[in-house]
Amino acid sequence: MSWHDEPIGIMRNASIRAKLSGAIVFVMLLIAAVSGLGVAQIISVNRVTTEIREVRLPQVELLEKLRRLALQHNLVVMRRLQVIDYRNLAEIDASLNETRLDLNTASASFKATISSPEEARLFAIFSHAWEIYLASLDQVNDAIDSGELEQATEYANGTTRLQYQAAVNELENLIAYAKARSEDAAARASTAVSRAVTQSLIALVIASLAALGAVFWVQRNVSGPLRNVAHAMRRLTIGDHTTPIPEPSPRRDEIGVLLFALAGYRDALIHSREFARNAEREWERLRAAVANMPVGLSMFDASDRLIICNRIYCDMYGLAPEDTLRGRTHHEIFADAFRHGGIYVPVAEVLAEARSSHSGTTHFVYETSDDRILSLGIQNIAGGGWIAIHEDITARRRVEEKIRHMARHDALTDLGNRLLFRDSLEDALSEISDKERIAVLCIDLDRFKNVNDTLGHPVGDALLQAVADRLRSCISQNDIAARFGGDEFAIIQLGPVQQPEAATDLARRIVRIVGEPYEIDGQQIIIGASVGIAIAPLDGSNADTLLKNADMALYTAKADGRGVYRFFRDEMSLRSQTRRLLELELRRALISEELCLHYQPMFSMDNREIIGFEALLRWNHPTRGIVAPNEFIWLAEEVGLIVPMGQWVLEQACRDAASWPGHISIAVNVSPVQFRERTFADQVLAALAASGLEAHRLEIEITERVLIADTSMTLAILQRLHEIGVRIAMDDFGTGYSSLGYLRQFHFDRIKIDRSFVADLGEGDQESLAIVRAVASLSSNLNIATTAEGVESEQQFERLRAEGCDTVQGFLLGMPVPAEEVSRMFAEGGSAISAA
Ligand SMILES: Nc1nc2c(ncn2[C@@H]2O[C@@H]3COP(=O)(O)O[C@H]4[C@@H](O)[C@H](n5cnc6c(=O)[nH]c(N)nc65)O[C@@H]4COP(=O)(O)O[C@H]3[C@H]2O)c(=O)[nH]1
Repeated sequence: MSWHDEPIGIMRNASIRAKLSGAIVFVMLLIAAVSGLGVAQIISVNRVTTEIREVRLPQVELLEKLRRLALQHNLVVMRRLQVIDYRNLAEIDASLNETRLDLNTASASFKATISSPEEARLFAIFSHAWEIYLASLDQVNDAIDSGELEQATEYANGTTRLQYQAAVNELENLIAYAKARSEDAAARASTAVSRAVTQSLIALVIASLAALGAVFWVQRNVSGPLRNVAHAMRRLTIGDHTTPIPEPSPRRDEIGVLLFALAGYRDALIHSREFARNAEREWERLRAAVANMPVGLSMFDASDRLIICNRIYCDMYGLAPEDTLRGRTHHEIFADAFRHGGIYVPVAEVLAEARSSHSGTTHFVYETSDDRILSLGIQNIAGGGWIAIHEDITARRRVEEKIRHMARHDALTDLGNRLLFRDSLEDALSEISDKERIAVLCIDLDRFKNVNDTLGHPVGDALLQAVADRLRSCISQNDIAARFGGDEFAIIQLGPVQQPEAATDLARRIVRIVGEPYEIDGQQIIIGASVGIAIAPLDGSNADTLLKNADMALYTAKADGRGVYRFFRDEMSLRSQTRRLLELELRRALISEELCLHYQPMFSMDNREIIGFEALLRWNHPTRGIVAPNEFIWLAEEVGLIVPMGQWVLEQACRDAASWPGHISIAVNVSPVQFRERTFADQVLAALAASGLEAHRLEIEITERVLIADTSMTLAILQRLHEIGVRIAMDDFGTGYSSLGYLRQFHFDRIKIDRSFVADLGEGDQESLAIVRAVASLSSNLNIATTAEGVESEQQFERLRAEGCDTVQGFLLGMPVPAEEVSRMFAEGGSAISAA
């Protein structure tokens, strides 16, 4: 604000009270001024009229009197001149003296009223002229007294008259002056009156204007804004918060404060409306959330009266809509429901506990009379009230129980699993006395793998369940049976029993009962059981050692011909160590190139010419010499080494075959474990590409085990290989349960009749002959080549030829030989080498 704005600013900032007070004071001052002016005018007029009344008029009157007396005096003087009778003279003189005295008195009176020098001067002139006249009159009197009447008359008519006239003239001057002064006073009085009237009118007009201004100002600055405020207030209160409110910022007075407050009120109103709307929205959301909650929910206020609840809550306790009206207490709700046959809900108890608990939360699980498990959680709300979450956890509890059970039980057989077994064993071990003994029996099924592989998993599963039932029937109530997975079972035989006799009995029972035939899916299945036994505390004082030792005993039992039981002996751990050593050696063999391939030729039945070779893996052991694949392939499969090993075989065989004549094929054995690799087909492609071997010269030999593992993926891989041009042969045909079935699933290029049938041919076994004949005929019909394996004699050869086999393989025509030998043969004999 600049210096000249300051008063305006102060005015603007002044309160209405101050402004109104100012206006009233101003009007009062105006009225006082008008009144003062009037009084002053009245005083002025009064002064002038007083002057006229008390000074001017008396003066004029006195002067008139003086003139009259002077005239009278002159007349008396004149009459004295004419008096003849001396007797009348005294009377005239007396009159003359009286007139003279009156004159003196009037003069003195007039003199007393003189108020200006001019008056004094004129009066002095008159007095002087009158003195002169009186002096000349004395001459007249002297002449009269001396009887010189003529002289006296002359004097009187001459000088004295002149003197008299001069004095009277002066008096007239004085009278004229006095009158002029009177008129002047009268004029002044008149002026004062008219000025007073004018000023009064002006003051009146100003006062009226001021009053009007004040009224206008009040109207504009107070009443108007107040009316606007009242209007805005009315609009706001009926909900129209868009009503405009004058900007309060320029005003600092009460109206400004009021407008400011009103704007604040409107903002607060908008805010509170918004708040109310939000609250309503929140409430709707809360209702929706509560309604859609997967659990029962009820919310009560500080007086335990219901605010909100959902349908699950009502359904859970069978509450009718009228039971859950807003405002009902939980006591009313549940007491009514309970009376009408509902269940008892311990809300009061849980609530009391929640209120006394430090956290304000309580959770309670209870079982209802209708066999449900309900969970009731109560949470106090800050500021009063509480929320109750009601959940029917029956299903969850059952699932939890099931999960707990499943965590410690085998899903297929419902026997305990390894975890339960181990814990139970630890518990039992921790409790046995010095004299007590505990037997741990590890059981493995003989030939189960074969059943599973050939008859399929469903049959295998059914068989395992049947075995589990039989095991249950073998043990006593105290004993614990478990399945560790696959066909591995175990039993804890607890006291009080005599060991090792009780374990021996149990093992014998198991071998006998498990070995009895099974009837599953219309098929009779015969398996056996091998049992390994360890006795605590002699063979171990903890679960792990006991299990390990029982397992070693089992391994021995299986190695000893299956269907037997063996107790653990110390030397068994040595055998187990040997297995571990073999694994280590095999790993090393792969890295240090101890593996090599021998190739066994396959011959055409017609002309005994080599049509191809089968690659057979050999381990050139540093100390043991050449080791046959049957001694290590199973371990390589168990520990997964077969994958890199098989890949090496594939690559090496392709490499070697690529150097052979173009019509010579190469057959490579592939383990089911290799088919678990989705990339197997890519590995084959890579081997072909790396070696340059044409795809049709490669033949992949698989057994039924490959197809059993995962038929869909396996078939896809086989299909892809087929598409590439690779030939697929089914090895060991006839040894499994479903060899024929697989012929339907995939079109094999070759069937290799297992050498067990060929061997029996020589013995004249009619069954084997029939099988060979059937396979040969089937292959011929399906346009599949047949190779008979393990042909050792001419007799077998001839019989196979008679049955229509295409190709043969066996020691009769060619042993497996190293690659160099094959190369040498080709180098010597060209592409058509005859064996033998
Ligand atoms: N008694 C007798 N035996 C004969 C005769 N002719 C051939 N054999 C033998 O029969 C086996 C034929 O191979 P297979 O049936 O595929 O049986 C193979 C095959 O299943 C597996 N195998 C060999 N090499 C590999 C390989 O590289 N990978 C995989 N996964 N398995 C292989 O090991 C098995 C045994 O192989 P080998 O010990 O080399 O034994 C070979 C061979 O030496 C005969 O006239 N009389």
